[in-house]
Amino acid sequence: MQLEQLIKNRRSITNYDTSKNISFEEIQALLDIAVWVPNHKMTQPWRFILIDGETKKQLGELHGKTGAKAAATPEEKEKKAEALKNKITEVPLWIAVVVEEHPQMKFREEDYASASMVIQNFSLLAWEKGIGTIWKTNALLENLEARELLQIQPGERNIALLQVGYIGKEPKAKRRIPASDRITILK
Ligand SMILES: Cc1cc2nc3c(=O)[nH]c(=O)nc-3n(C[C@H](O)[C@H](O)[C@H](O)COP(=O)(O)O)c2cc1C
Repeated sequence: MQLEQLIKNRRSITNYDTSKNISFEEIQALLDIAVWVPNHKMTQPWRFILIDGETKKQLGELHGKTGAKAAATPEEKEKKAEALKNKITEVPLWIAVVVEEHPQMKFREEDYASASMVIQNFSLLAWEKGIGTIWKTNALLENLEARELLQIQPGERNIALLQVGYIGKEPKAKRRIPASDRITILK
């Protein structure tokens, strides 16, 4: 696919074709390419946690337990917890993108910017292979039990929970404001 088409066609995907299995090896190969981003001081502060199987199930249960806390009745609580759990377990693969938190803000921001580029690279590379992604920033990012389950260390920040799976249904593209409407030329 031409780069322009790839960039424009990529959508955030939440509907997956589960008849095909995601291979860890393929994901690892895509991530190996995705990390070729600009990176000030070459800090390369990221790591990637691939979440499947029993860990995904436990993450789902945690999502259910925490998200359903405020339900009015025990029945509602159970129903909500089950729905929230399924939101996690029905995704073929999750990737937590974890970035070391530099004590200085300048470096933290630079590292976050570079890691975001890695995520975009990965999303485009995956799209080319028929694999969809969506970047999720839900409550699990900062949940202490989730951090423990995912073995995220003190001083590390989970910046993204990426859902990954073969593309099922593609949503319609949301309109982009042309950059040309937002360009100021100063001569
Ligand atoms: C930093 C970041 C965080 C996001 N967090 C969420 C999220 O928590 N939930 C969600 O549904 N989408 C999330 N998205 C995806 C956006 O909603 C999506 O990219 C946007 O609607 C445009 O759709 P498209 O990616 O299909 O073009 C996030 C995207 C970014 C870049």
